[in-house]
Amino acid sequence: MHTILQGKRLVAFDLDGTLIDSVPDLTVAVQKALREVGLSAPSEANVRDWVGNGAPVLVERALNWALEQVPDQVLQARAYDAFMRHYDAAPNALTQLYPGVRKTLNALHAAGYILVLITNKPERFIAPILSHFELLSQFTLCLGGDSLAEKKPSPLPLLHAAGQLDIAPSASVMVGDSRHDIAAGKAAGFTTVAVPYGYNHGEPIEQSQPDLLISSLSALME
Ligand SMILES: O=C(O)COP(=O)(O)O
Ligand SMILES: [Mg+2]
Repeated sequence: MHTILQGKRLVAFDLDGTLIDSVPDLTVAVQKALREVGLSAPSEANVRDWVGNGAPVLVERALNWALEQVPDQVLQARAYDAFMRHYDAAPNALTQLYPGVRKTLNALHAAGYILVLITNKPERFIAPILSHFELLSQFTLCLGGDSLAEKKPSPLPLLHAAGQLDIAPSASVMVGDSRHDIAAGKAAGFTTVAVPYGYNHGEPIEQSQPDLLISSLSALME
C-alpha cells in the first residue's frame, strides 16, 4: 500500500470523475432535457466543465449557457425534472470505470480499510450505478449531494461519515478529482489525494494543493 495510507482507517472516494467517467451519460440526459424545454443542446465538452456541484447546478449552468441569462424558476424546475428523468432512465449506458478502480477498491477493502462514497450526485443514482459495476458492497456508507444539509466543498459529509463510523479525521483520506473534494477534505482534516483525469471545471487539480497527486487509483496499492 502507498505510504500515505499508513495509519489510516477510512478512505472516502468521490464518484464522478474519480471512479467513473459518467460525463457521456450526463451529457445525453442534459441534451434531452434542454431539447425538451425547447432549447439548444450543449456538447460533451461543455458538460465536462459544468459537473462537480451536483445536478441542480449542472442544469442551471446548462440553462445559463443556452439562454445567455439566468433562467426563471419555472424553466429551471422543468429542465431539472427532465434531466432527472432522462438520467434515471440510463445512468449506465455509456459510463465506464476508470483504469485501476476495481482492483484498488477490492484491495483496500480486503486490506481492512473502511471505504465510503461521498459524491455531489443525487443520492438516488448511487446504488444503481455502483451495483451495475458490482461495487456497492465495498462501501460501508454512501452519501449524495442531497443526503445532508450541505455538500462538498463543505466538510459536512466527510465529517458525518467519519463520525458515524467513529474514525478520527486524522485517520481518514479523501480521494477526488475536483477542487471541491480537496477543499472539503482539507476543511474536514482528512489527508487529500487527487486524480488529474476527471472533471475540475477545466482547471489543473494541482492548484488545490492536494497532499498527494496520483495518475490512477492503482498508485494507492504501490
Ligand atoms: O454530480 C456532480 O456534480 C459531481 O459528482 P461528484 O461529487 O461525484 O464528482
Ligand atoms: Mg468528481
